Amino acid sequence: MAKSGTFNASAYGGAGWHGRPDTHGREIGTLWAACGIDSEYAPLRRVIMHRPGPELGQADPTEQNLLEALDWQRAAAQHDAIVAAYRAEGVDVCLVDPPGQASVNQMFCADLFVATPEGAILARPASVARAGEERWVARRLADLGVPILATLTGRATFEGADLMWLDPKTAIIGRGLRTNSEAIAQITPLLERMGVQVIPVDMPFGTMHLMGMLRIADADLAICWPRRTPFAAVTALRERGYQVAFLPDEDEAQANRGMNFVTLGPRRILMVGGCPVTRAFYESLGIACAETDCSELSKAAGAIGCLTGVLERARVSPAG
Ligand SMILES: NC(=O)NCCC[C@H](N)C(=O)O
Repeated sequence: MAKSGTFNASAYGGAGWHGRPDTHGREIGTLWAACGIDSEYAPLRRVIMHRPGPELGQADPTEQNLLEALDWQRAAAQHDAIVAAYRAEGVDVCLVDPPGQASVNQMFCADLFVATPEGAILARPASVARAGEERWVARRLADLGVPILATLTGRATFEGADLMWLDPKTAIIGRGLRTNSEAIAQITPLLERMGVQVIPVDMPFGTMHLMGMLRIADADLAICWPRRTPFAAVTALRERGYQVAFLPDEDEAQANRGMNFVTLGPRRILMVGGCPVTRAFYESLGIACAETDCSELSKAAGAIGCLTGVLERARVSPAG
């Protein structure tokens, strides 16, 4: 028989009611899937990628923001090799598979979200060509059980490759062609609520992402591009104890995207082939380099770093 009164029923706070005890941060890995990053160098655990297909073959390079036309089968084979390299390292690769034919640049998953210690912030890509790619990443994140902390609104544009973690309490975000002030205004309070300070830096006209001018290989080692990396970024790195190493050969890095690497763990990277000077430079800094050919994929104006949406790394700081 149903009780006549509700007072003291558990649904109204009576006996049997148990309030949720944990913070959101501590529910990551229990209620939510294990995910998130608080550094750019701790051991890589999980990534999101999209295997390119025939969508690349029919693309108009100018309309789709590519450097030149691609041979999609060659590009797909190079992508398979990157995925295999991650899997051989024990990294879990989760593939995004949009319904129907994918958008041409869907494969550049690093641009479509950014991982925080408490879940993902969805990108709002800046170009017409890429608008909406974030929907398929959102769907995959939801399937995986990764919390989506924000979808940017209004006129905000943001691409994940513009945000990086200098340490667990500091994120740096590049303002330029892809990420605007409105996006920074929306992201900043979100990160501040996690106790993270946001350092906005302005990027030069004619550049694409912060990723193209700053890569972090270890807790105390950053690779930067001479005269391209913002002054405020180099200062912030040095203030936090980083050695800032500037690329020795800009032509090689420009032609073959030698800086577009992914850090697998402290001083261990996966980089593109065809950059012997850059690789020797990295090795002189104590970085162990694995290589994979990205020559076809690079024609789309990105390489390994851009293709890899980093979803989880080992944590430097305990969950809050
Ligand atoms: N993070 C990256 O550097 N992404 C490369 C994106 C290339 C793509 N064709 C674009 O213009 O958005």
